[in-house]
Amino acid sequence: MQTEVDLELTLGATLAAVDVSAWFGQRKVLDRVSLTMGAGEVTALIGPSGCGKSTFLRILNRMHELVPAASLAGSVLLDGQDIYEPGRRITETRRRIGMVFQKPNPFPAMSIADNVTAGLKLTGTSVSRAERESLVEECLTRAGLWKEVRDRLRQPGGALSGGQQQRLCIARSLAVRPDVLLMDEPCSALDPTSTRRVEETIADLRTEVTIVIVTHNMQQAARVSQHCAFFLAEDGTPGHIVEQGRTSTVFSDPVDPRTADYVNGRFG
Ligand SMILES: Nc1ncnc2c1ncn2[C@@H]1O[C@H](COP(=O)(O)OP(=O)(O)OP(=O)(O)O)[C@@H](O)[C@H]1O
Repeated sequence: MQTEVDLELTLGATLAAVDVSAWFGQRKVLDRVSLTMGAGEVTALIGPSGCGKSTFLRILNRMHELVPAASLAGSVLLDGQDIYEPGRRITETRRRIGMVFQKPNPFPAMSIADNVTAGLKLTGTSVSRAERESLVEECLTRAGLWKEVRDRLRQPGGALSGGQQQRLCIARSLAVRPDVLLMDEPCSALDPTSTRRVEETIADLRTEVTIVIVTHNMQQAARVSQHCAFFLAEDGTPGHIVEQGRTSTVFSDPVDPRTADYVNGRFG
C-alpha cells in the first residue's frame, strides 16, 4: 500500500490493457488480456516460451503493427487515453512508452553522449548544447552509468561492456522523457554482475517511470517487480493471463495450481 508521501513522489503513468487479443494472420496468439500496470510500480510478465508476453509488450507501444499481417483487438489506455484511437500520433505514443530490448542495441560507432540523445531527433526535439550536456549527465546518472563513463563520453558506445551498453540503452530511452519503459528480457544477454546493475537501475527508476518487464528469470521477477502477471498458452490455445496480482502473493500464495507449478520451476 502506497503512503501519501509515496504518491506525491511517484511519476510515470498508468497503462491499462483492456481485453487485448492479437493475431498473426489467422492465428490468434493472445486472448482478451486485461492488465493494469500502475505508476510507481514494476510489473513483471512471466510465463513459458511462446505464451505471448513479447507480443503483448509490443502491443503496448504500437510495435505489433509493424509486423505484416499482425492485427489486434481491444484497447490500451495511457492515463485513460487509448493509444490506438484514430488520429493519435504513433511517434508521440512511442516517445511516451519507450522500449528496451533483449540484446543491447546502442549505435556502436556513435559516441556514448550522442547515443543518449539519439532519440531527440526522432521526436523532433531541439536542445541547446548546454541542455544537451546536462541531459546526457542526467540520463546516464539515472541509468546508473554516469560514474563509469563520465571521462569517456566521446568514445563509441560499442566499446562498452554488454551490461554498460544495456544501461546506455536505458539512458537513451530516458532522454525523451517517457512515462513508461517496456523491457523485453533486458538481462538475458548479460552476466550476473551486469544483471545486478540493471536490476538496481530498474529499482531506482521505479518511482519516476512505470516499468513493465518480460523475464524468464523467476528470481528476477521476484526481486524487481511489485505486480506480476502469469501468461499461459495451453495446447495450442492463444495466450492468456492465468493469474495476476502482487508479486509476493503470486509467488508465495498463488490461487491457481498452474501458477504454483510455474513459479516453482515444475514446467516452462
Ligand atoms: N512475427 C511473427 N509472426 C508470426 N508469428 C509470431 C511472430 N512473433 C511471434 N509469433 C508467434 O506468436 C506466439 C507468441 O510469441 P511471443 O514471442 O509473443 O511469445 P513469448 O511468450 O514472448 O515467447 P518467448 O518467451 O519465447 O520470447 C508464438 O506462438 C510465436 O510463434
